[in-house]
Parts: sequence; structure tokens; C-alpha cells
Amino acid sequence: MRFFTAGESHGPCLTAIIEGLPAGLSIDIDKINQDLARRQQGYGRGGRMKIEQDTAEVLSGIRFGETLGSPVTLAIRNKDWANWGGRMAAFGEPEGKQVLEARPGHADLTGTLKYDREDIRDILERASARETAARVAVGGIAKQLLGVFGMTIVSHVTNIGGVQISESVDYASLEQRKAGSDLSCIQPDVEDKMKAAIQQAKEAGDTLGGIFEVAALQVIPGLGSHVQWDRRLDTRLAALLMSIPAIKGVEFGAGFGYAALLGSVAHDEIFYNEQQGYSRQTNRAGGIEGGMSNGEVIVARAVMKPIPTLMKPLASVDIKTKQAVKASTERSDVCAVTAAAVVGEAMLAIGLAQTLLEQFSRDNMADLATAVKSYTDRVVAK
Ligand SMILES: Cc1cc2nc3c(=O)[nH]c(=O)nc-3n(C[C@H](O)[C@H](O)[C@H](O)COP(=O)(O)O)c2cc1C
Ligand SMILES: C=C(O[C@@H]1CC(C(=O)O)=C[C@@H](OP(=O)(O)O)[C@H]1O)C(=O)O
Repeated sequence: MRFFTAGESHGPCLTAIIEGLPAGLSIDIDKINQDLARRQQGYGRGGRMKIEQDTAEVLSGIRFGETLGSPVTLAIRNKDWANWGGRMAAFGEPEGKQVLEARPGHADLTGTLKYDREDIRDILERASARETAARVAVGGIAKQLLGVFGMTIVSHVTNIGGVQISESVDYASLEQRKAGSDLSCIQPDVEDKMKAAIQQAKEAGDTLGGIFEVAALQVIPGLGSHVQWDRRLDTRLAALLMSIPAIKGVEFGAGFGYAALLGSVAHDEIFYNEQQGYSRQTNRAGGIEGGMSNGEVIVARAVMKPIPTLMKPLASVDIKTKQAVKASTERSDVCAVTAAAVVGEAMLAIGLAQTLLEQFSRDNMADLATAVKSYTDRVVAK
């Protein structure tokens, strides 16, 4: 399964093309739209989110609610396009003021130099994390594929601006409660703490980052492989999570905490009984050993840097005059970690779906289900 996205932040729409989905996968568009709505939420989001009401439109590859095996095209209209019209026109004379004051921390300066543009807008439109809406739509389809095999993706924010938001989640008990319960988002009772930190930054003309945790439950063991570097599941998932704009670090399980642990306490001991088969009582590995899912919950955390657009802007340079100026101050988010967590869910789902489809490559869901069942009957029953 491959996918591409296209679209500028203030252009007419975002598009995603997904290739390699098996035929016969039932798609619930409402579930995709629920994730799109979740990505727009979170305290600290800017004015743009009041304008948009993201929904996915299917342009190809799905008929009467089922995939056809042909490329699936999804489109998400930018409502804000109507307000930008001429300034984002594909043809005609340039309209509107050029953006010349590069923002430190954004793609502005390097992108403008590399692509030989005079207006930073030519770069920021595509660098904008608006693009992540398209990824969430793709992730919505990946989640539905994983769901057929009992796998669920959840996320929560653990840290905003250095303030620890939540303790670790008891995923084992969540897994037991899984049947019938909606685990699309774990929302610990931390809103006040989060809001206070974000409000304080906003009032100071500043921004915040943070950390989110994303997890995959009931994962089929043996996804990924130890035999080649680019087939390791952690290689792939780390790259997918790192591809989210502003994500600057990813860890699995005990992650950077491993540095302080002795081997005797770092690893998850293995047990066996006839009823359960193999089991572990801890999950410091975060569900991946030797580049393969080991059947435990996959737990990854990603750190997001503070949003680069500051209302109290940093020092910069006008790219035309080369004079010292303050960076540009566009309408912007103050903190978007909650949104990034939803994007993280999508990227985790995409990585697992891609690995599953590569491993059990089949053109239709019936054949795929048979192949997966024959494998899990052998591996899980042992
Ligand atoms: C959901 C989400 C929303 C974001 N919103 C903004 C924003 O409003 N303003 C901004 O300057 N950056 C925002 N960013 C971060 C920038 O897109 C990102 O820092 C920029 O593209 C440069 O990429 P880099 O940080 O990976 O180097 C957001 C990121 C995400 C994931
Ligand atoms: C539009 C979205 O995020 C945007 C990401 C973003 C950036 O620079 O990354 C800048 C802001 O856009 P605007 O300039 O239109 O206010 C955010 O709102 C979105 O997430 O849908």
C-alpha cells in the first residue's frame, strides 16, 4: 500500500491517492470523518480551525462502501480557499502581499532558497501541517483494514510544554475491555492543566510543544522482520512518526529511559502456560523485538517542538532586502500536540497496514483473511 498527498494549505483542496488496497474492504466514511474532526480539536488551535469542517470525499476506488482494489482517491476541501481565491490562483498575475520575513523553525528560508522562489508563501503553503488532514483520511482507511484483524489504534497527550499531563496507561486492562468499547482516543482528566499552560504561552505571544503517546492494541505478532534493516517494524514506524511536521524525536517502549536501566530490569521476561501460550508480564520493549511486533501493545511516543510562528516574533531577515526584521506573524496555532496525536494514530495505522499487506500480499479481503488466519492459527496457538 502506497500513498501520496497533494494540496496547498489555502488551495482548493487536499487530495490523497492510496494504491495497493485489497478489494472488498468495507469503508465507513463516518469513521474517517470522526478522525478528521478529532484532528481539528484541542485547546490552542488557531482561527483556521473555526473556518474548516474537514470531511473526506471519495473520488475513486470505492463503490457501495467497498474498495475495488483500484486506487482510492480522497479529497478534503479547504473552506478557507474561498477567502484566498486570487492570492492562490493557479494562473494569472500574482495578487496579494509577498511573505518575505522567514520564520525560524519553519521551512520558509531553506525552502525559498532551494526552490528558487521570491515569495515565502510558495513554500509555506505546502509545508503547512494542513497536509496532515489528508494523512488522517488515509489513516482512517488503514485503521479500518487493521480493524478487520482486531487491531485498534489509540493515542493520548502525555506532556505539554514540559508539564507532565498523564501517567502511563494500563494498556493490558484496556485490551481486556476492548470488546465493544470505543478506544479511539484516551482522554485523561487533565484539561485544566493543559489549558493553563497553553493560555499562559498564548498571552506571552509564545507557543508550546509537547509529547504524545500512540499505541496499537491486539497486534498480530511477527509484523516486520529482523532480516533486513528496512523491513524492521520500528524502522518504518519511527520514520512515519518522524514525518509529521514538528516531530523531533520518537521512542518505543522504555525508549530513552533504557539508558538508565540495567539489562536485568530492561527486558521483558517470557513465560508459558498451555492455556495462554507465551506471555510477558511487562512491556518495556513497547511491543517490538528484533524489528518484529511481538504480540504486546505497540507503544510509541513522539515529541513535538513548539509551533514556529510566534506572535512575539523572533529575529530574522527579509529575503529580498536582506535587512534584519522580525519574522512574519501569520494566524497560527499556539499548541497542536492534541492534533499531532491524531496524526500519529494515522501514521502508526498506515505503517502497520503497509507491513501487513506486504507480508500477506493479496488482492482481495477474503484471500487476505484466509492468509492471515492460517498464519495466526500457527503462531498464536503455539
Ligand atoms: C497539527 C499541526 C499543526 C501545526 N500548526 C502550525 C501552525 O499553526 N503554525 C506553525 O507555524 N506551525 C505549525 N505546525 C508546525 C509546522 O508545520 C512545522 O514546524 C513546519 O512545517 C516545519 O517543519 P519541522 O518543524 O518538522 O522542521 C503544526 C504542526 C502540526 C503537526
Ligand atoms: C490548517 C491547518 O493547520 C495549519 C498549520 C500551519 C502550519 O504552518 O503548519 C498554519 C496554520 O494555518 P493558517 O495559516 O491557515 O492559519 C494552521 O492552522 C490544519 O491543521 O488543518
